[in-house]
Amino acid sequence: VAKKVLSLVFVRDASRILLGLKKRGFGQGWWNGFGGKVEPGETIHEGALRELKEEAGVTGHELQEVGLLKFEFVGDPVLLEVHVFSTTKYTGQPSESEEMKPRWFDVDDLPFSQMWADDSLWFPLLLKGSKFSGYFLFKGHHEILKYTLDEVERL
Ligand SMILES: CN1CCN(c2cc(NC3CC3)nc(N)n2)CC1
Repeated sequence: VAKKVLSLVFVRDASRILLGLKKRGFGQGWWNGFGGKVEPGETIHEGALRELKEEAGVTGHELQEVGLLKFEFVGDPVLLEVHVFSTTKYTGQPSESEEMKPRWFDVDDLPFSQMWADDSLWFPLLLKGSKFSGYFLFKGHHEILKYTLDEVERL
């Protein structure tokens, strides 16, 4: 089973969270944090900062790693390992990129029907500041066959 290491960054500002509408590729048409593949020669943290800057035009500061999510798809040998980061400190104005159209959402009014199906399961842990670790087995892009999700002391 091959493993792809990916980053996913959320920027918080009081009761709001910055999401981006994916304009192409994997997850197109859905809202998500910012992130992507971690390139050879960069740490996961560096990759997270790079993707945030490329996709949303903001520079993150003091990113905390808050989650580790592993995903498999029935019939697909690739395991996705998504490292979730959160920060309240950033510079720059969110701006649209080729990949993402950023928008602030109130944390009480999230577009879960237009987000990956796993998000509604772990977002409550993200929003309350817990550290979490989960595994999700998907069938296609909409159906979760099984999952585990735990709050953890340390990642
Ligand atoms: C660049 N990456 C792609 C993967 N990704 C995912 C994946 C995901 N579920 C997995 C079934 C696909 N759920 C969220 N929220 N993000 C983060 C961004």
